[in-house]
Amino acid sequence: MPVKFIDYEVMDKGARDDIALCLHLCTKISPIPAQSGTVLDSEIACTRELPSQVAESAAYAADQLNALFDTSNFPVILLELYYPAVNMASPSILPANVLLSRRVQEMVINGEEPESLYICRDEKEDEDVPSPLAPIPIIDLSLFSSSTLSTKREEELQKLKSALCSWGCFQCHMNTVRYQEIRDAVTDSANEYVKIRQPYYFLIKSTEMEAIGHGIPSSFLDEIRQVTTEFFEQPMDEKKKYSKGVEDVQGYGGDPTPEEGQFLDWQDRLFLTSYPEYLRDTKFWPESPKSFRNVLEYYTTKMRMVTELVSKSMAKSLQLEENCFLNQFGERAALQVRFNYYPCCQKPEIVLGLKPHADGTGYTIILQDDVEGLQVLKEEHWFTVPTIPNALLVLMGDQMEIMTNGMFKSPVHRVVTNKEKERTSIAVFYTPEKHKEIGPEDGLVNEERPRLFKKVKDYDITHWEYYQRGRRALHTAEI
Ligand SMILES: O=C(O)CCC(=O)C(=O)O
Ligand SMILES: [Fe+2]
Repeated sequence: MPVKFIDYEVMDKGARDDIALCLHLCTKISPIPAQSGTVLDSEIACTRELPSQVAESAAYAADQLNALFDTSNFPVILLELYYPAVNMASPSILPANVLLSRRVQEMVINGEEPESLYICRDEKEDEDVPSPLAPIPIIDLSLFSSSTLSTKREEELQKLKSALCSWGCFQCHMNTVRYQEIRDAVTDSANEYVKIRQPYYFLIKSTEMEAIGHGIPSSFLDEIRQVTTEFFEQPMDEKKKYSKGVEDVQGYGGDPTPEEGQFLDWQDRLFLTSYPEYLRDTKFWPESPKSFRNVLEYYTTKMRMVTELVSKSMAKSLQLEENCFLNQFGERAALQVRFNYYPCCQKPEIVLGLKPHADGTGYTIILQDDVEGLQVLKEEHWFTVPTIPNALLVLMGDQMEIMTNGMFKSPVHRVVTNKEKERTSIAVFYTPEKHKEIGPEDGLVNEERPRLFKKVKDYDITHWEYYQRGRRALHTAEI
């Protein structure tokens, strides 16, 4: 079969754009850097190093190209034509679903500049004032145990309530001194020592230990951060074993395509439902790094303990019966884990890691690494959430704002990008059980504070529809 070379460089801009458009009409294209002179034809492509989807796209593009050139005697497309078309086409040509079929990490490795759809504001509008650190209260959850002096406990509950009424979030940490004491005691026994060194096999039984802070050993938090970093550091081929379709939610990739006019986030993520177990789709659970699954399994157990402690403490801080929120969430309330990876970005002033949004959850528990990036909006100003080693950030979602009749705020937040440092975070979304109705607690409705919200169910679905349009959904629950 004769091979015809289309010289990309000598074509005029109009023809180049048309070709780029044809190529990108194939939604599954995942551009691959070409070696100069490489020929892509459907036969060679399939049997050599190129994935079949590129060959299919090429065949499809060949059909489209017939409209522009007489391609009948060359069913061969040069990759040289294909790849520069991706890079040099005017940015507006690349639709969101094509960009979302590629990983941001790949773009960074290829040295590509963010396409226009990643640009959230004009360079001229640049916010040049750095965001101050948010003085978000740090709560010691261990103080809520019954063994704590009641005045100390009350003080801490007040601090919790005021944090959630103003910031809509708080950080909780581990009381390291007390943990260290227990650790020293436990490590006396060789057996226990082994368990401590392999924390994900170590289910904490001692009530004393459970009562400490958020109850998760710092060595284990390091471990889950480590497997997250290791996952994203792996070669693309390994990660792509867990790829999601562009429009799917679970798996490795980007968020599903937002509505037209919305910009895209400079991040890749792995999204997994981890509880209830029957909703898990384990084909997306990485087998590499080797400990990933065990670590996530253990983290899920710990998150269940944290949600129980936090839900009860929040109820007590509002003088409500301690199980009231847990009952609203239901036995089968979901835990979904989103491992976020924000690569470095050469245009941090105009590209965001995650667009401004409020969460549609009950609440979200976030473990940051040591790179700042998360910001919360308060009184129209952005504040940076400090990174505190071994602290978890508990951030209210819209459904807690509904259940507390507007007392606890579901804050708008976003993630900014960074030129020099990549960032990872692990966000656990805690959401009421499917089809379960939730609404304002009766104890929080009175003459002074009339009912603000109706009862709703599956609010997270409405939330997502609005999120995709860049809007909040909370007003849909208002009376
Ligand atoms: O990366 C973060 O710190 C926040 C992530 C977040 O807001 C989300 O996943 O909804
Ligand atoms: Fe969020």
